[in-house]
Amino acid sequence: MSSREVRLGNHQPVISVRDLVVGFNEKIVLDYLNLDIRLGEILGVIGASGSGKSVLLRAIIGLVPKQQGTIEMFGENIDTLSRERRRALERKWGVMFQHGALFSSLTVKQNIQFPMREYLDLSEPLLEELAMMKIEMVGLKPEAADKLPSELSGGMIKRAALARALALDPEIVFLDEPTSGLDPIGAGEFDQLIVALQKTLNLTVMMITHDLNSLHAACNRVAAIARGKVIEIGTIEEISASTDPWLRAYFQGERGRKLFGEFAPSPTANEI
Ligand SMILES: Nc1ncnc2c1ncn2[C@@H]1O[C@H](COP(=O)(O)OP(=O)(O)OP(=O)(O)O)[C@@H](O)[C@H]1O
Repeated sequence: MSSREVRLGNHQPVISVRDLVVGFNEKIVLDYLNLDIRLGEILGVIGASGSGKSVLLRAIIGLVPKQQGTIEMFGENIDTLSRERRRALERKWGVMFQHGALFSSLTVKQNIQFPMREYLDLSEPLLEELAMMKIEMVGLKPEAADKLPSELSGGMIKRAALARALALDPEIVFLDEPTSGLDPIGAGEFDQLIVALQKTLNLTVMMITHDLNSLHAACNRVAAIARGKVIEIGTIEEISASTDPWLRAYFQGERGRKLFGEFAPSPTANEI
């Protein structure tokens, strides 16, 4: 067991993924992958395009079938749960999919109320009050409530999608590239929002991102996926010191050097 794995043992994992294998037809995407997500952390997940980051997220929440492996959430193996326990567990997480994935024919308020109607038995006035609370929580104006997604800017769509992910007061939030498509200022504000909500609501967050700024601004730890596995996991300082060629290129590229210059390893004599 490596020193990092030993250290993980001191932190309570909310999600434990063990020997996860996921593939499509002949193609194996996740190949005996192991990952622990700790209580109260914001874990960034990075990896090349097509490395399986979204597949991992979807496998954890049961949207793609796994061929092998176990996934535990809150100490419970999700494969062995009764239907009732499974539904109770589903209420404990919220997902913000890539590009928001809002229902285009529903208003922002109706989008937020959608999971509430599915999982909770609430009166209309309470549904109204709760949806407006979520809208305020993510920094949208009350006027946004009755707008359709097509009437929103990119940044507002992200916030509305986050509000929907928070609809059931989840303990875990999965974010798939939350800042993609936002300008740097909008992305920075969204990172701050995620950090503020994580602290206020005691969330555990798994955030897939390509955004180096987000890793720096929001994530407590980062997991790097390659060749179907988590090849490195740790703080940004630890990850950016990795000798893995993809990670070196990632952190030592022009954008990486600007942000992580102080952590990036300098080339060794025989590499110069
Ligand atoms: N439903 C599916 N059927 C077949 N192949 C799939 C399916 N979902 C994902 N894949 C394949 O699995 C691989 C990993 O996809 P995934 O979307 O997880 O990558 P990613 O790391 O999230 O990439 P990106 O950063 O570009 O979003 C890709 O080769 C993709 O084509």
